[in-house]
Amino acid sequence: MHSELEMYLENGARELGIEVDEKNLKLFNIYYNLLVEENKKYNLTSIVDQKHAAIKHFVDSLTCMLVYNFEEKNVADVGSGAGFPGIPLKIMCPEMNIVLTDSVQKKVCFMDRVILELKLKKARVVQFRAEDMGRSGEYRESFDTVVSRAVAPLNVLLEYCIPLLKVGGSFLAMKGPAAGEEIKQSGAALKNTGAEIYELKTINLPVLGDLRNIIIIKKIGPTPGEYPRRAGIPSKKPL
Ligand SMILES: C[S@@+](CC[C@H](N)C(=O)[O-])C[C@H]1O[C@@H](n2cnc3c(N)ncnc32)[C@H](O)[C@@H]1O
Repeated sequence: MHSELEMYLENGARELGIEVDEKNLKLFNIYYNLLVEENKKYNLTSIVDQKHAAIKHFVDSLTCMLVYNFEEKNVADVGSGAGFPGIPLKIMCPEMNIVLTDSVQKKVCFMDRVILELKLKKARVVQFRAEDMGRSGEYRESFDTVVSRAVAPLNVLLEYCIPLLKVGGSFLAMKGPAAGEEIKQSGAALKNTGAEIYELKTINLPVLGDLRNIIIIKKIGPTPGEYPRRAGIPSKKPL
């Protein structure tokens, strides 16, 4: 017998053309139970009922698979929080290498636990302010792909994420209905970080119908050394 979570996840993903097999349904179940348990200690997410967690967290994360092939890629999830979209993508694309990152220690500890319990290989969690990560020798211009959901307005997010990408890499910014407006505000941030908009993909979430946008951005040249600016500056004074 499938739980409500499994039912919404399996059917919701299928509506998008993504098949979640039995083995992966089990992994999502373990992840969900860890999320609910952790949420009793502090507010990790406001979405914990099975239907909404399945659609708004798991299926929503998987929408990135509609626009990008993650297998074998080096991926970073910036501001991953409780692991979205990175952990669902990792469950479904086991051959990718992923670095999940957040600035908050208890979120980093939670993601570490999820990776351990789900026995996910080629996945690691690091605690960083995105601005500091983008300046570190180890991570700057080292990823094929960066993903990020619900972290900052696009003009700020570009300064967080583009420095992490190799030239030619792709940034997938998961946004709500205001994506078009955010793009209009981001001309300077795109130009200064060496990026351009490649495509805007609009998706309706299965079951709930909520509108989502994935902005696909390409890095077309190296990011000048002055970006990202010091931690806190990009959000205070967006480009
Ligand atoms: C609203 S939560 C979204 C979490 C997750 N991406 C999701 O969609 O459920 C925003 C997350 O971004 C992290 N964050 C915000 N600014 C950041 C920064 N400058 N560097 C790293 N993480 C940041 C926060 O700690 C928080 O976990």
